[in-house]
Amino acid sequence: MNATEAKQKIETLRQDLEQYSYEYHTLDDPSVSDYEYDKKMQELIKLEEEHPDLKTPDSPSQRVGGKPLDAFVKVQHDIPMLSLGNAFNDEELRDFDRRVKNGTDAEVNYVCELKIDGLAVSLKYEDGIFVRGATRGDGTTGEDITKNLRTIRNIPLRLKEPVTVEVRGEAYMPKKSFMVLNEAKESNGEEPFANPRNAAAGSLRQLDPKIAAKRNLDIFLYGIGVWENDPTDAHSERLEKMKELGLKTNPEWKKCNDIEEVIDYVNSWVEHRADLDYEIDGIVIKVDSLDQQEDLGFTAKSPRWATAYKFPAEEAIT
Ligand SMILES: NC(=O)c1cc2c(N)ncc(C(N)=O)c2s1
Repeated sequence: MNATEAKQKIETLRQDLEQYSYEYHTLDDPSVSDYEYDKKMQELIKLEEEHPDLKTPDSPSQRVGGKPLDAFVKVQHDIPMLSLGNAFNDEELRDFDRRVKNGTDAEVNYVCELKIDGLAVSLKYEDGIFVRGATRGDGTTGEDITKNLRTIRNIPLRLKEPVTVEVRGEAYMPKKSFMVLNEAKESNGEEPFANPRNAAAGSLRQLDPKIAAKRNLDIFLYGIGVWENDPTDAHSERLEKMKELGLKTNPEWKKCNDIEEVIDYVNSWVEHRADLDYEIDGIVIKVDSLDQQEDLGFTAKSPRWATAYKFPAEEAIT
């Protein structure tokens, strides 16, 4: 096989493997067996070894890479990753609604989303290629944990379109993985993690990506930082576009026409949160229109167009 044929074969194998991985991890609906997947991965790895100039960072073969880091590099977020104001009961949600309506004269629609109890991260894509992942840090300065985030199978190394965008989300550890990890830690006489959030944060702060790769972390993407030629006018459209790009968004989000509908959604999840296979610590409520978000702006540390309804702490997973 000459270099041109190898290049074409490598590209075909990569597209197949990316699609299989997306089906398996993000859609939970694999179209091929693990054997078929592994066979194609071995073929890709062999071809890349025979043609090292064709091995690029966005290849599915490059997920768990490199030797341990000595330390994490600090990174500046182009747009700060802010914290959210809180609401603890229905009346405080109505207060939030009143403040929003005072700040805009148009009809207000909200989007409600589950507040994932994990570690907030930023993923940067340039022309569709995953180039950098970082922790939220203090909101302005985070840590570059790209190598660890690359091991999360639900983070595509290449989007379905060559867009330049910075997306934000929550990396988390599913409840089942948390229990298995803690059982292993306890049987090794090690200190177990207190909760899945600490386990996710501890795993992503490992300097050796091979350790992070074994922790079965997952992610939901839910926001946008910088987006060149942003084609959307509403947060709900952004969630749909992110999904089209191959990014994993949480399926439980709901567009609500008024605050009473928001309150019904919140109360339904107070009841059903234990049924989820990941932990949530509340509900995030956002004004849907991006123009209205802009009208409302920010306080020193939080958006005026969003709030987080906080649940009481969940009883520890035993
Ligand atoms: N601090 C923040 O801005 C957010 C934090 C979180 C979180 N932990 N989970 C989900 C969302 C969401 N769907 O918007 C947000 S937004």
